[in-house]
Amino acid sequence: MDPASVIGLAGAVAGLADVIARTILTLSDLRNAYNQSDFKLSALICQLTTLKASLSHIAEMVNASDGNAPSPSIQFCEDLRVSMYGCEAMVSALDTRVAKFHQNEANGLSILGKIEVVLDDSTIDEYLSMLNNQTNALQLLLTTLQCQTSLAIDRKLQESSSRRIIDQVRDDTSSLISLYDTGSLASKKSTGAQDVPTNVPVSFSFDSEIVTSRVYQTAMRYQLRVSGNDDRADESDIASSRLGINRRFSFSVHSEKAFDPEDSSSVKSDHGDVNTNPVSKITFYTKSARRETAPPKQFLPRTDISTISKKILLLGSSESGKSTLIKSLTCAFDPLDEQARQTYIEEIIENCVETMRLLVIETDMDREGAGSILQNKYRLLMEGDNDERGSLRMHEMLAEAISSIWQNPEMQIRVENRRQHQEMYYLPTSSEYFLDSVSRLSDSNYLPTDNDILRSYCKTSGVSTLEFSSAGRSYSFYDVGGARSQRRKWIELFPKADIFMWTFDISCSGEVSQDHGGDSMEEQLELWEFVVNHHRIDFDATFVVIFTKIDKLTPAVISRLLSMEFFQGYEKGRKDVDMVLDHAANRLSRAVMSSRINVSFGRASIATSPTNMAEEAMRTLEQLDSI
Ligand SMILES: Nc1nc2c(ncn2[C@@H]2O[C@H](COP(=O)(O)OP(=O)(O)OP(=O)(O)O)[C@@H](O)[C@H]2O)c(=O)[nH]1
Ligand SMILES: [Mg+2]
Repeated sequence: MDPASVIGLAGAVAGLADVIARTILTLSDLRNAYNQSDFKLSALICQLTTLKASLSHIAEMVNASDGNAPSPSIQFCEDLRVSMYGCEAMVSALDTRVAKFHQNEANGLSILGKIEVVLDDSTIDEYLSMLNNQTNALQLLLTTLQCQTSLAIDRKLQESSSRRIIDQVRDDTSSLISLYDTGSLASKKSTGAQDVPTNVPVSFSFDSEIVTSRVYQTAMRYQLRVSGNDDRADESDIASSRLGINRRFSFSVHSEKAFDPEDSSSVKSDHGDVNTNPVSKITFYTKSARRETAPPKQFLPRTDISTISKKILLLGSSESGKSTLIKSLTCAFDPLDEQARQTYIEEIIENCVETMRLLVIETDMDREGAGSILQNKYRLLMEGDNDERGSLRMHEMLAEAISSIWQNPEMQIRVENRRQHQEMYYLPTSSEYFLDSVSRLSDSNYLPTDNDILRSYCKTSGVSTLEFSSAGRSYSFYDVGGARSQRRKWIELFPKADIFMWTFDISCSGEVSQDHGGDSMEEQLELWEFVVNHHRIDFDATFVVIFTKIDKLTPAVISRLLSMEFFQGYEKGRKDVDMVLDHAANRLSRAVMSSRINVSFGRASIATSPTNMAEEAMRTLEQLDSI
């Protein structure tokens, strides 16, 4: 293991063990003073003791590992990081709560009263469940440390049951931070006083509403196998990635920003630099992660925009095309220069390599093809250094390995099977596009094309903004993340938007949701119903739905779509794309209960041209009466 991680781990475990010991002591005192044996309090103490033992065990094993022990993989380190951060967050939160017992000593509450105030039954239940999940994660990591090789460690961690355990911890941490003990954790975890601005809506009253919604309750968690880990992200980015925001295909993260269009500082991009092309009269607030290399440009004074700007909030499920629309608008109004294109290289290469990795894991090609000439290539791909995979240029040997695996006839058969039958595993939308382009991507002079940029996927966290003027009107597009953890912010933003633009992926029926493991289309429909009928949208609202990924509406995909309940009553023989979209539009409109909500529809495909999505979105917008 990387020495820095070991030192950090040892320190973290020691600190945590102290806090846990203190918490156990206070709880034990309370239990004794309570004079009755309170079962839940005892259970809490017991769980904390187990967690403390697991932590010590992990620290011992890592510290004691001699030179012959397998070096834990990137995956192990990442999972350990997630787990440790989760432990720290949870223990800090619990400690803060328990400390209130002492604070309340003067207010005359009985012991029982204090327990009820500080740790009511349901809170104890939540902590018990989180402690249990944390202990499971640490036990899993301990088990993997018994493995003989780092490949075996990786395999164990990549099993879906392992992913479920780590993801659960990540989720708990994310919920804990945003829902429960935000104040205490923000101050404890903050990497600097400035990284949590006071106007950032870290915790919202609606969170529990979302979390308990049908979408989440019915959805099954999908087991992601690899987590993103961008050490180059700035401190606030690291804070967000620690919350579980930075996952597979989340190669860059944005710090959280309040959605407050009245406040110019809050709508600027994370680093605050903006570029403007005076010729096209378009003002862009560029994305944070790529901005280091882009020169700062001049921009229109904020007042020019704010007085007349229409605020458009982009909504839709993850990977439905929200950020792609932003990129398409960029292509249409302010084409990227060479320097800006270069900033996408790393993300694109990472998309390609991680896709191949995912495919090998999901198809079990490496396990079943033991002894084949591809074994070395699998090893190179799966065990390769993370720096190598994410580096600015794709290593020649890695490119060759990816090409060979991709072109292997058995792999092609399995991919074709998935295409035809939608085997239940997640693959990013542009997998095939990038895998078909490996030789081009690995060229030493590679410069991403518009298509490459539009095809790459980087999960959005936080809010990024694009402002521009077109045909005498000004627009501010707000791009928020559609992943489960990101949706918590939406409702808070509802009242601020003039128009809701919903990117609706029409091609995703039968696809596995990256977030939940359920059917992406089902999830998307439930999300639509939930949002358009949300009580916070109690004003005259305009929704513009853009059906995305029209190019993926192959006959097989249409058949799958027509077999859904959503298409009940629709004549199955009518496979014409226009008719299918009309029906879908009709059904989506009918799901809206309120007569105060107006819905318009458009459609787009990046396969038509990089600017098609922008043109279609703008055309649909300009047709609205309210514009
Ligand atoms: N084939 C095809 N792919 C598309 C089309 N539109 C978007 N995509 C792809 O779908 C993926 C969508 O990615 P994003 O636009 O980043 O998704 P998002 O909605 O912003 O997702 P989150 O940030 O997670 O909420 C990308 O890989 C795009 O290239 C389309 O019309 N056709
Ligand atoms: Mg996005």
